[in-house]
Amino acid sequence: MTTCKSTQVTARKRIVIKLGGSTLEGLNEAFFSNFKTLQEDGYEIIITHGGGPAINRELEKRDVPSHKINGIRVTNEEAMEIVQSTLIGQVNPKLVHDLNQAGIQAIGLNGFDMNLLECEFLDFETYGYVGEIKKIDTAIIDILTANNVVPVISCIGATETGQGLNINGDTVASEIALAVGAERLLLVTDVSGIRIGGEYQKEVTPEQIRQWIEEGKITGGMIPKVEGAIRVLNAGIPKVEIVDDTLTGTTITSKELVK
Ligand SMILES: Nc1ncnc2c1ncn2[C@@H]1O[C@H](COP(=O)(O)OP(=O)(O)O)[C@@H](O)[C@H]1O
Ligand SMILES: CC(=O)N[C@@H](CCC(=O)OP(=O)(O)O)C(=O)O
Repeated sequence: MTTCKSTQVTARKRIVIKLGGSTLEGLNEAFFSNFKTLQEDGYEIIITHGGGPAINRELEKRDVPSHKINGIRVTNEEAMEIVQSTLIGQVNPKLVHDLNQAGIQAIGLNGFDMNLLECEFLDFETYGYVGEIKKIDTAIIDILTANNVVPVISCIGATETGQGLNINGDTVASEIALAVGAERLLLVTDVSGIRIGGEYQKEVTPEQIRQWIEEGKITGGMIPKVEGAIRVLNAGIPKVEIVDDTLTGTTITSKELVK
């Protein structure tokens, strides 16, 4: 993937926070107050989000079957229209509204806006209308964060010809974190981090993660999170956190480098 950065040079600390679809329906006071503390600590915040449960509901309503392979939704043409309209038309404005109501200036974006997420098909035969990010143009993010506005990015990418493609929310979060040179990546989800043998783990390494995937102890929606985390760590971002909406959970640190 190549990254287009605007000429603006910023010395400010950046944090990317990804909100999983399962958390979006009940963000609590603690979340908003943690959010404001991060802003007061000098972080420029960039939000990305998923919307899996809302998408599932819409697909069910219209009797469109869908399934996932390792956390990635196989998306046919009909499902694609539903995914795009649900994320851009429902989930994104609801989240932007909630943030604005909490006194946080926020604006909604998707991959079409100023060529934010340029994609190609990941593997049409296997996944259908799922995108692989080829280029991120951070210009709109720079403009907004320079003006203390929080970009809220939904995980819809666009091909050069203007076809919308579905991208997993965790993948968008990690690629955006890399493109904006984030200091921290927080993946907020419905569990308090990685749970192994019934216990939430406080700190883990990429090597442990690889082993747990092989052993079938990390599955489903946790897989794109940890895979994105490893990519981000390998690129030099020191830690990735998988947390619940009180920001409690697992820290993944790069104590050793994984290829
Ligand atoms: N080892 C694990 N520890 C914690 N959660 C796991 C693990 N393996 C699989 N999961 C699943 O991953 C889910 C989180 O992923 P997902 O449902 O995609 O959330 P989100 O919508 O926040 O992206 C958890 O609810 C849990 O069911
Ligand atoms: C390709 C792919 O898997 N897209 C995801 C996009 C939404 C998402 O990632 O939502 P969560 O963050 O709530 O899981 C999907 O269709 O469910």
